Amino acid sequence: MAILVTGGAGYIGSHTVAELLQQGETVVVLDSLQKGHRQAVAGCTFYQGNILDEELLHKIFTGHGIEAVVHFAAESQVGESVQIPLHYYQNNVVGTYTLVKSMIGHDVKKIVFSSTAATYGEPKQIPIPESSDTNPTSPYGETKLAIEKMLRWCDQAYGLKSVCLRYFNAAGAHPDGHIGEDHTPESHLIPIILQVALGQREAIQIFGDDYPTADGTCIRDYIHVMDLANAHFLAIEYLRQNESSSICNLGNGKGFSVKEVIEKARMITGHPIPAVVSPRRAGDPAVLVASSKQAQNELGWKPQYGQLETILAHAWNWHRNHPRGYDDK
Ligand SMILES: NC(=O)c1ccc[n+]([C@@H]2O[C@H](COP(=O)([O-])OP(=O)(O)OC[C@H]3O[C@@H](n4cnc5c(N)ncnc54)[C@H](O)[C@@H]3O)[C@@H](O)[C@H]2O)c1
Ligand SMILES: O=c1ccn([C@@H]2O[C@H](COP(=O)(O)OP(=O)(O)O[C@H]3O[C@H](CO)[C@H](O)[C@H](O)[C@H]3O)[C@@H](O)[C@H]2O)c(=O)[nH]1
Repeated sequence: MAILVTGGAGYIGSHTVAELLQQGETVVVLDSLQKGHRQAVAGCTFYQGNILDEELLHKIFTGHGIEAVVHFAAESQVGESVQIPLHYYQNNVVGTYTLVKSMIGHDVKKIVFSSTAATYGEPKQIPIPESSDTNPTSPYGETKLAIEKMLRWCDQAYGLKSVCLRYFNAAGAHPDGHIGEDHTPESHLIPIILQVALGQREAIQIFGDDYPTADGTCIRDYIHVMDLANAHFLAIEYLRQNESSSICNLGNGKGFSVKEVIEKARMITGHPIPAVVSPRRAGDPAVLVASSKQAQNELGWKPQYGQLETILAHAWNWHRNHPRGYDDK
């Protein structure tokens, strides 16, 4: 039996494919390559195509013994989603609807879904447990929450079992340096800081220093991409062993401000990394820190690379050796 990974050529998807292969799983990847990189995937069957393509899904589900789906394929930029919400509903919600309909039609009843801390909106409680209110502040978060709810109803109606993993801030790269983060355009804090260290940008812009935090900048919970990858393997194991669905946060439970991340990156890269304060970015909550007790208790998940220094060092190793990302290959 094989695991279908949608979006497997993307950042988190490619690291998860590497982890699944390492665990001895057989993997089939479906990725449109709108954002992903063919070079990021090796050692498995690869289909270039869209999750909205029903015929292609039928071909994959009938051509391979697919046991479970790990579903990353999505658009995922908070700011962009505010500008083009319908595209987000089409790609994320209609895309997942098409995928899930095909799964049920082919009797595939296990799915691990990439959800996000953006489902919470402005949290009332830190660290955030899964039982917190969900009031997304962006269309992106809304689409992910709509999918979570769709999956819950599909469990009730069709017995489709799901694990929805609400990632906090994915960062870092594979420790052996062969894959890493390569988004165009890049919007995430850590790769942008490292682009400054590489001389590709003049300075890092700090989006707001008037938040109600100790140094005025936003606090996030950065989680190593390989710890996320391992959680997907554990989620599949959970679905193999349990006849139930679950929703789990994935974070380290420790928050770092934008200024603290920049300071640690200065230490690791040895570069002064100039910073300039800019206006706030729309839709950014002040503090997002996870309680990941549920993932630890239900999935047996234990992050291996919990130190921000390690996350930054692995990211720096990737960016230094691939200053133009996969185009360097
Ligand atoms: N990066 C983060 O910090 C973060 C945090 C929370 C949740 N997530 C979620 O995790 C998932 C992966 O994020 P990422 O950072 O690796 O993003 P990414 O853009 O690197 O990867 C997404 C992949 O999906 C593919 N894709 C997009 N739409 C598709 C479609 N319709 N059909 C087939 N392939 C399609 C893209 O080509 C890309 O390779 C996303 O669902 C995202 O919403 C990411
Ligand atoms: O150039 C930059 C880029 C980011 N930031 C700040 O750095 C923090 C982290 O920003 P990222 O863009 O790296 O990450 P986000 O927290 O905005 O978003 C990430 O986490 C979210 C959940 O919290 C979503 O899941 C989303 O997909 C994922 O990218 C934010 O306070 C942001 O304002 C800057 O100051 N300057």
